[in-house]
Amino acid sequence: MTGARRPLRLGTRKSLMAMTQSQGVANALTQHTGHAVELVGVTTHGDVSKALLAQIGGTGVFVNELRDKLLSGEVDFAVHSLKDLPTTATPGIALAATPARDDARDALCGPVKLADLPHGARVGTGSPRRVAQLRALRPDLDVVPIRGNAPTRLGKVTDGELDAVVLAHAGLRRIRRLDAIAEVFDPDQMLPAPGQGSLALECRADRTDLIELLGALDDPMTRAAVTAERMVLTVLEGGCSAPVGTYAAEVDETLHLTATVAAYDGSRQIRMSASGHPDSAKQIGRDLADRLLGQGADQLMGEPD
Ligand SMILES: NCc1[nH]cc(CCC(=O)O)c1CC(=O)O
Repeated sequence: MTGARRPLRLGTRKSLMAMTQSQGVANALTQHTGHAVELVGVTTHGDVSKALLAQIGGTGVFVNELRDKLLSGEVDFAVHSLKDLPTTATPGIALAATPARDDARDALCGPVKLADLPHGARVGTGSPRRVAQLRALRPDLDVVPIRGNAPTRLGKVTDGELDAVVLAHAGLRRIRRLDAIAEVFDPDQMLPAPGQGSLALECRADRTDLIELLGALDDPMTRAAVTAERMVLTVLEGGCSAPVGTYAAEVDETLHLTATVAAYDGSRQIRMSASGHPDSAKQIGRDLADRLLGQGADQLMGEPD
């Protein structure tokens, strides 16, 4: 095509968090490639359903509509939170880039740190992974399932319905609510969701031009880390609602991966680590998942009552 180029259409969810992260990607892409980018807001099933996420199955509820719009050509590429992507590949869709990761950790939001919450305090989270790890840390807490976007969840603390909520640090930063954090959980206490804190840029697999263009934003260290993390989830056959926590990071060209599978009631937790060359990210993840299964991880993966 010659003459003025059409702006690239970036499909995004419409929440403040999604719009902020998508605008950040749009700005970075324009800066790196000179292409203008225009945001196209899309409502997904995950945004409209009132059911608890764990009940509607979790996997894919935030991404399927965006992928449909990629396949139909209504948008050129889409930005997702990587942790919301199902582990199974979708035919015709390519993961074109994983930009440099934000803080991957979870954060306790409320007036006091975890150790200072009173016995029986009400802590909200909709994620079985967070429920299981919170119960393992503080079995006396009353962990309450909640959903809604991050501002809604934070509102339940402000209005006194809950004593605290657990949210991703990266999301809180994007909505400019780091002020709500009482404590950031070290991965030793609570392992994040596979891919937490990183973004996924997807486009149609046949758009090789775009795959190359978007590749300008890819961060190989992030890609290796999230590849290993997601492989653990793939082998354990869990979606974003599985009680599986992982964290991988590269130090001196070695990729270190830690993963946990925790019983929903907090009664049992298996936690193991592995490391290797970043080029072997998939294999590191696969081997670690196999070792977790060898320790009985599948017995801890059952649906909560
Ligand atoms: N499941 C919703 C979701 N998807 C991505 C984020 C935050 C950003 C991230 O984890 O990358 C959140 C909210 C949360 O878990 O607190």
